[in-house]
Amino acid sequence: MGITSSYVHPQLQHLVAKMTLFDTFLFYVIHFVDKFGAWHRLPVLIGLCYMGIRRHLRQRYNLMEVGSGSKSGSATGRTYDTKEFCYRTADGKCNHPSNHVIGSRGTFFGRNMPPSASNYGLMDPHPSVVATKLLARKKFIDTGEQFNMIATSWIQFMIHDWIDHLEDTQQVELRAPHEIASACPLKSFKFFKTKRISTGEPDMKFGFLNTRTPWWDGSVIYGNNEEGMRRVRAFKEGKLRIGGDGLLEHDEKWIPISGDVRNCWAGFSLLQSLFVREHNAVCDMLKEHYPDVDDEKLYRYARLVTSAVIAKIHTIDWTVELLKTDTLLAGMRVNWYGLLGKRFKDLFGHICGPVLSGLVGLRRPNDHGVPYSLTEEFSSVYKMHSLLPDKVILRDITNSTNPNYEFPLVSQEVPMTEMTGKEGERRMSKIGMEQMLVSMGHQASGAVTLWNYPSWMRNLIPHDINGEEVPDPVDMAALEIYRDRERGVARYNEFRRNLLMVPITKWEDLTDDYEVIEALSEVYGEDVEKLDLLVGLQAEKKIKGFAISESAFFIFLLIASRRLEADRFFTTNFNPKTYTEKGLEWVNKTETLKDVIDRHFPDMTAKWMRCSSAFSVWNAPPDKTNYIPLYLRPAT
Ligand code: HEM
Repeated sequence: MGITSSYVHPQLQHLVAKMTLFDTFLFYVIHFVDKFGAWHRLPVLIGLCYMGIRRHLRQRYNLMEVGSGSKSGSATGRTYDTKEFCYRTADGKCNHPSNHVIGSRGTFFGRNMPPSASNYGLMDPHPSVVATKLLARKKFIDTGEQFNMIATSWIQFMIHDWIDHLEDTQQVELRAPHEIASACPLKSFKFFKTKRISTGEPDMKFGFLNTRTPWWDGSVIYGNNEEGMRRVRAFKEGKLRIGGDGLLEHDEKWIPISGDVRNCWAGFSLLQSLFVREHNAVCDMLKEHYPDVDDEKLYRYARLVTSAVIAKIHTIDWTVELLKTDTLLAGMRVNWYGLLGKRFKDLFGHICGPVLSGLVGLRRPNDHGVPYSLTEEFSSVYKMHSLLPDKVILRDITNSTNPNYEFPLVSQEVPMTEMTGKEGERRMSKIGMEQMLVSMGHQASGAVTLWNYPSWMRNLIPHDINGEEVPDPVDMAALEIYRDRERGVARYNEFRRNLLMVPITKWEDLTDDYEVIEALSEVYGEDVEKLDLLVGLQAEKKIKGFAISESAFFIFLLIASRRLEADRFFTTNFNPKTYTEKGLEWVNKTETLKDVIDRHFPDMTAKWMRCSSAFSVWNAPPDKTNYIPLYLRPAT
């Protein structure tokens, strides 16, 4: 049953026409709460209800399949014997219970909303003008104590697990207009277009392919295909290759041997090596308990366990630090454990459905009728390169004898440009894993806000999928504006409408900062519809505790649940038979990144970490409550 109302913007009528009466009621509740901006000040449980309503509507209206009839879409999939494939395959095939292709490498990005209906061109306004006047870093702005460089590297580590757009062989050149050319490190730069693939569908004529496996399957360390997987495996006792110093092994050209080496830097490869160690430790544990299991099976079990540990850390540790509020902590723990909490789930298992027992361990995966993929909008809201600083601040960890936390002194500052690619790898091997972890732990990341896009990324030499430098440097800030437009991602206001959020009507609705309002007017005039998504997300007033905007958050929320709920290995097959008894125990006992670091460097965190989460700045005072609301805390 549909509704009509003058309150609903014309662009939303297609969506509203499909709504049931119940959805319509929820729609108005959301608009009411949004308009008065009060929800986040309400207590945790009301916040949770609000998030639940949001998620319900999103699952019905914000999931779209792209290319269902094309050869890179779900149409080519076939049924298969799920019992035969009770492990994560090299290219992500055989996860969906009845279609072997869904979610595999080389399938379409989905969408959370239709491609943009706006008629603004690719150059309106010129991406280099937007980059120079609104994004370019003036002075480094950090996140204070909330988020450190481990957290920043972590999200890159996750992006390289999930998404990457296939490029065309055709190049585009962007030339900075004369008025701003002197402020651009590159007056012009070339890059490859994103490859457009025809879908054969009338509504969505083209789409783009994901060259990584979108499942949460650890492909960042295991690779995205058979060849990649063979490169990283030791083929002994299930293990992965690792260097003698505990860091990644390198080939003769100093390119790291790991699942994904595109655009890598030292912080990113540090996390890869930490989780290779974790994988190998799982293998040792399994070998001890199941001595007869062969190399292949040990590898498969250890991959399942390590991927689940990564997913759990992201859900209940990283996300909570990014969106530091009680509501989110509760929400993310509910995603994993359910409202009844960990203790109940440990005792009785998953017996009460997704709300009470969580998404993990559901009897069947649920894709809400739309084959699983990650989406264009998801890629757009995660473009958070402003998190990156200009330099890495190294700490001296050799001179302490104090058994309690001691502040490590600064020993050296290294420009980020010297920490990327092969040069970064060489430096890392001298620095070593412990010093790098302590240094990154003590360094705050950049804030996701305007005028904080790293200058060094405006003249960046990217690395291709083989870890080799590409010949042409790019201005990443301008390129990212171009990418969203090229891929038909809605601009800010259209994006908000499609998420059932109230659009802005004037710049003052977005921010109170007069300097920002002036700059927005200079670039976009008074046309708020023209505002690019990336700029809007960075300019938006943030909810207290959130390191990102509320508009981005709703895509996060939807996709965070979907990554767990749609995956057979987090639902039907999240059991001792698939993971082994001891493997599942390993996942259940690991809660945070600190647990993993402690496992491999038993004394390090005691000495150098004062805060509660490995993702907040390590000299920050511990969170007294450890950020767990009373009713979710296990009884002592
Ligand atoms: C030294 C660190 C990093 C380097 C050198 C780097 C470089 C790059 C490059 C060259 C691209 C491709 C640009 C294009 O052609 O469109 C890219 C894409 C991307 N990066 Fe980074 N990046 C780094 C860290 C990060 C971090 C910390 C994030 C945080 C969220 C991030 C998120 C993304 C996302 C979401 C994409 C788009 C992927 C896609 O959908 O194709 N990157 N990065």
